[in-house]
Parts: sequence; structure tokens; C-alpha cells
Amino acid sequence: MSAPSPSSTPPLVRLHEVRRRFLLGETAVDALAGISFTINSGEFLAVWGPSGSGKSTLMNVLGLIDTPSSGEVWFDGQDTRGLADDALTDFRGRRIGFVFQSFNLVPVLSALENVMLPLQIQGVPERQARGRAAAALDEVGLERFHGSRPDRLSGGQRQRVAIARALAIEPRLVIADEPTANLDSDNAAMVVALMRRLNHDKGVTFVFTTHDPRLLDQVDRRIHLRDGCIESDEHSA
Ligand SMILES: Nc1ncnc2c1ncn2[C@@H]1O[C@H](COP(=O)(O)OP(=O)(O)OP(=O)(O)O)[C@@H](O)[C@H]1O
Repeated sequence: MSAPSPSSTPPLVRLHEVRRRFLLGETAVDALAGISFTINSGEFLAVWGPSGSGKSTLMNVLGLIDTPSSGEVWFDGQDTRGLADDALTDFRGRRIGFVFQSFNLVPVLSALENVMLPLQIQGVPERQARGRAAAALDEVGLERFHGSRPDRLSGGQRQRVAIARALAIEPRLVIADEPTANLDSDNAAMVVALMRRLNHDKGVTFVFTTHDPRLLDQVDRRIHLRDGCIESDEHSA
């Protein structure tokens, strides 16, 4: 049997007319006002826009943490509306890695133990989890810091641990919400360059949000959000 042609491969993620409405007393706020787009496997995509434009809400919806008020989110060809809570948690845990602005590392655990955590939650045996976590830390250049607790690491190193933790599960998609917001400009550029290299060399698909227009030079595609709408969706030449 021949391999499917690229055109028959479904996008990794497809959003169709996604609306996320929050109620503030009597007032309804559409954080996402009915947006549609697709993400293909292997993309390196930034979502940017002013504060309140809907970036975090979009990351939560893409990451299957939040459910739209209306519209469809398809992931890996699966309509996620059909998944019950437990199935959704499992689906997310196996396919999506998360990187957060505030790193979200467990302070009493070493870098290695932090990276092992999502694997152990998935039931990966300890020996195997240790090996995969060590490889992920090596991949982000932290060979010498496996045993370090987060408080012994710089901000840039902590974010690299968080990226290793996201990668360890071998996700289909890594979602990073403002991964550089707590870093100085050198470390911010380094973290984006690291994500870029992992995208390029390993084919990891990244979507991240940023306020920093300087980081947009390094992406293949940028979606500009304003008031919950897509103002532009540009691909680099
Ligand atoms: N849980 C919530 N309850 C009520 N309103 C919310 C909630 N989450 C977000 N909103 C509103 O939705 C809109 C979009 O918020 P969101 O956090 O997605 O924007 P953002 O672009 O990520 O902003 P920032 O850059 O400041 O993080 C805002 O008007 C916000 O007040």
C-alpha cells in the first residue's frame, strides 16, 4: 500500500469557528470571537497581540485545557467534542507538552525528577522514565544539571528544564504561553533559539505566545490576535 499523499494527511489541529465567551456579571466577553485556522505537524508558530487579545485563552483551547463555548477543535483528526473528561485528560497527557511563563517546576525535585514526572504519571516504568528524562535534559544542554533543584538554576536554565519536561512525553504539539516573559532579552532569545532548533532538528511542532515583537523574526508563521479575532496570519517567505 502506498503512503498517503501529504494532501490527504489531516492537519495536526483544526479550529473551526471557535468562540470562548466569559460572563462578567451581566456582560459577555468573547475572548475568542469565532476563529478558524489549522496547524500542521512541524510548524513553528507564534501568536502575538496586545494584552487581553485572547492569546492565553487560545493556548488553553489548543491545549485542550479549556472547552470552547461553541465551535470545533479537531486534534490529530479527532473531534475533541466527542471525548469525555477522562479520555480528554489522557488524550492531552500523551500528545501535548506545556511550557509556562513561570516555569511551574516542583521546587523540591531535581531537574531530572521534574522531567520524569509526566512520564511517571503516564505509567512509564521508573528506569525508562529516568533514561528518557536524562536524554531530554541533555537535548536542551543541561547535561551537568540533572541533580540540580530549580532554585539552583537561572531563569533560562529553569525554562530549559520545562522544555525538556514538555519534550519527554514525545508530544505531537508543544504549547508555550509566554515562555520568555520572565527572562531577560538574552535568555529570551536563547529559549526561542532552542525551540527553533528542536523544531528544525527533531520536527517538534511549537505554538507559543509572545508580547515581544523581536522574537517574531525567528518564526515561520505568526498569528496576530486582536479582540479575540485573527487580525493577520502571516507565513515567512
Ligand atoms: N476566566 C476568565 N473569566 C472572565 N474573563 C476572562 C477569563 N479569562 C480571560 N478573560 C477575558 O478574556 C479576554 C482575553 O484574555 P486572555 O487572558 O486570553 O488575553 P491575553 O491576550 O492572553 O492577555 P495577556 O497578554 O495580558 O496575558 C480578556 O478580556 C480577559 O479579561
